[in-house]
Amino acid sequence: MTEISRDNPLLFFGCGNMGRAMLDGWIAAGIDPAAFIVVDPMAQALPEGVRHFADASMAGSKARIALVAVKPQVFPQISNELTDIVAGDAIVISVMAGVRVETLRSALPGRKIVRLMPNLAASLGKSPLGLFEPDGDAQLRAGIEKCLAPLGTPVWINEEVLMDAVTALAGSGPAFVYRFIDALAKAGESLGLNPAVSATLAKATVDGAVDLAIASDASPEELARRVTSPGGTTAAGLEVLDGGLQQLIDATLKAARDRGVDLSKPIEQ
Ligand SMILES: NC(=O)C1=CN([C@@H]2O[C@H](COP(=O)(O)OP(=O)(O)OC[C@H]3O[C@@H](n4cnc5c(N)ncnc54)[C@H](OP(=O)(O)O)[C@@H]3O)[C@@H](O)[C@H]2O)C=CC1
Ligand SMILES: O=C(O)[C@@H]1CCC=N1
Repeated sequence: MTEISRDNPLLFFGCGNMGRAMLDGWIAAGIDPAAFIVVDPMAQALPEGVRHFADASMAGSKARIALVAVKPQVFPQISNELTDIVAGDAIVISVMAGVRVETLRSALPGRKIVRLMPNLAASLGKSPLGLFEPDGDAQLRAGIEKCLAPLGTPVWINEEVLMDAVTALAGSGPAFVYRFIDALAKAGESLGLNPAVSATLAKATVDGAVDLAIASDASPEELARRVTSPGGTTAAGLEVLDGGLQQLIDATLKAARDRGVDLSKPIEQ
């Protein structure tokens, strides 16, 4: 059921920023565009061959595998539409932040529910893929991993409550990194660099540093040590950064995690 094809298409319910990143990742990996059906009133300029319906009632046959990628706040209003277009024994993958398996199960009785927390790098096949399914179903897990393989790296999470932490770190994380890149660029500007030059240097620095961190056996801490000459420029900078960065990131992830917890309680949104 997890082998998507023209005859067993994956239904996207919602295809905005996140859904589209996944669709692009799959298609870039060579999956037939006809293996996807998109239900979304807004989705535009979809890749040729993807079947698109503005409304669930137009989608026709019931999907055996579906990906729910609407906003969590919208889910209570769309769950009836969704129930109507997924088969009774379908696999339903939800990327919605906060929305619990229990909520999904009560809206979609009988379906196999998998929660996934990806990020926008799915379009490049470089997304972390935080996964949770409640039954420890080895066959389902293997099928899901195979299906998602073109999008990034799967990591199964054993306790659902930790999906909110995964969301904060891996789902929201790219936005935090982009802020860091911007902060580097703005700080370079404030030291007199031309804005375009500073932005280019900031992106290239982060790009190279990340590639090195991934390629190297050394930890990020050790790599930072190798950059730092005793009594040199990096040591002077780290003295400032280390005075507040960890606290700031702790508070950032906690705020994002707590919002995920809020989103799991629809009535209190
Ligand atoms: N953006 C990200 O980086 C990440 C997002 N997520 C999760 O992905 C989900 C989607 O987020 P994101 O892509 O950013 O949001 P978007 O608003 O970009 O996408 C949601 C899409 O769903 C559409 N939609 C709304 N109602 C319906 C309906 N009844 N039937 C079909 N489609 C509908 C929206 O259309 P319209 O605009 O008309 O409402 C929109 O195109 C969220 O639950 C979020 O938590 C998870 C990880 C990362
Ligand atoms: O901001 C959000 O709520 C979603 C979930 C993770 C990234 N974007």
